[in-house]
Amino acid sequence: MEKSKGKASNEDIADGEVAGINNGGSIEECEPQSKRVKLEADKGNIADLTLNHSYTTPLFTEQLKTQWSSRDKEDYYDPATAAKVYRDPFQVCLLPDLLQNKITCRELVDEMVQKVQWSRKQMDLYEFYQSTDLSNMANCKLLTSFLQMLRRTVRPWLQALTGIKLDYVSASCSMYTCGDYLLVHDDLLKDRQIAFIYYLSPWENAEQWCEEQGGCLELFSSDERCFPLFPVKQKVSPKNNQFVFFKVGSRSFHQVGEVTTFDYPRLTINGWFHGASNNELIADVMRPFGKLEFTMPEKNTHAVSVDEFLNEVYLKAQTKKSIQKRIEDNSEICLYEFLRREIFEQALEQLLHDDTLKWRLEGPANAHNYEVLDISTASETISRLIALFSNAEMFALLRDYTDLDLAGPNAANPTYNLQVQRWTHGNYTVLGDGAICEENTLDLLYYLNASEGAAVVTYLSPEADEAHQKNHNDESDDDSIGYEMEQEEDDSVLLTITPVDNALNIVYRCEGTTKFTKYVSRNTPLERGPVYVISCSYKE
Ligand SMILES: O=C(O)CCC(=O)C(=O)O
Ligand SMILES: [Fe+2]
Repeated sequence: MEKSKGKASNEDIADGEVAGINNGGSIEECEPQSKRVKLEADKGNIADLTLNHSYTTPLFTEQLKTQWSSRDKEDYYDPATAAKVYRDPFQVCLLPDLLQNKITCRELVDEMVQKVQWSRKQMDLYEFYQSTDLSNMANCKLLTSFLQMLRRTVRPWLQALTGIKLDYVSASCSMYTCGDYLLVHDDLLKDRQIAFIYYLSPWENAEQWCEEQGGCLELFSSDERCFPLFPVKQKVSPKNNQFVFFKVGSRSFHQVGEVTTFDYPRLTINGWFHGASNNELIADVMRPFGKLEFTMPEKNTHAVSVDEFLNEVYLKAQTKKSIQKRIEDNSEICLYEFLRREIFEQALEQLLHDDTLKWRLEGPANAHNYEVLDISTASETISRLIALFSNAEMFALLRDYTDLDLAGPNAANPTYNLQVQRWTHGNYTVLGDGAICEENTLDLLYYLNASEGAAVVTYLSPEADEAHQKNHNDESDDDSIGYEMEQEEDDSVLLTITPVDNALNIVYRCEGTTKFTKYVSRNTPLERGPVYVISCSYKE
């Protein structure tokens, strides 16, 4: 595959920390906490960013502080304010009615709609709209003042509450429309100490979202190696004027569930309170994702032959030559109607209706979420198809297609990996160690019951992953990330596979290339059932 320039990040979703450092210095520390931020809004009204008085009383602060540091396993609920602290799977604090004056929520949303410049964020991990950092929004007076309020009032308050030193704030606006999501992640990057989300939904009868509308903040527990576990443990629905925060750590796994309503966008002002570096924590929880296991080809004992299964056109010497030329030039090819029609139809029938096939969910949730066939339960056409793709004869055919040493006297130790995958709504894989190929690899992707938008595989250049790693580990601040990512995302995409029934996609990928299968949104039509993929990789 051609290398293209570019990089991408699936981690640093929004960091305007440079601006935050510059503006969040000592002057603000000296300002009285009780200062009320008021300003002239465009309409000539006075916008009021005063915090709910109940939250700033010494009594409440003391109570919440006790609860925050308590080892109590029970959730905490304060009837006076309706504030909550969830303990499980990790501690999260919910403060409803953050601003004293709810009119301000409408004004904030007006400004978001009228003045904020949104950019579409699309990668393995997410799809939503994001603004630049609030510190960079000179024309958005109210949002700028909101940031000031976070810096001057909330930061010292949170610092006192949690006992964590908080130096500065970074924040941006996010908008999730129907079908948008942010998959499992921990926020653990650089010096993020406390993550916060302020929810805005000031519309009549929509102030509190119900679960059917999607868009919940969803929390995961984790195993002893700090891998997140299915299923979701706790959900927080969007609620107008609610402020939510949690301590960022090696177990703070969360996601934004897909928004399923077309009625309203999910709007938030969200970001982090920054302090000490997380480097030690990050080093402690290096979590390499499992790698695929490769095995030797099966000997020709299963009485499956390519002659019997394949569309005969793909066995002709002339076709093989053209395929080889195309792969040499483009590193990929799609062979339509690859198997004989009746074989394809029998296989599909069995995949859809054979209850003896056993499927298991592939985790961990921060790496992938899709089902894999337990190959020992395969029978009839499916087991013969598996045999076909694992067979020495297939290795020889692929040698003819690619000129790779997968068979013949020069083939030292050819190996393969095979998975039969089942894809439905909510399934995905994300970039990570397991997805990077360490050696040149030949990938085959064969689709059954294909449907537009489901099980779409994207291949990315090695630079994409380097950038990903960099953003994970590098201490240096890079405030350009928020603005340039769009371009970088596009540049790093080498190839996107469009699923087509009975089509075999062959992709030769170089060392370092990485890939992911895009999240299948609920908007993807799957009336005919899930999409099946026979996914194989071969190495010389
Ligand atoms: O919007 C939310 O509820 C969470 C957002 C989030 O996790 C993030 O932006 O990192
Ligand atoms: Fe997050």
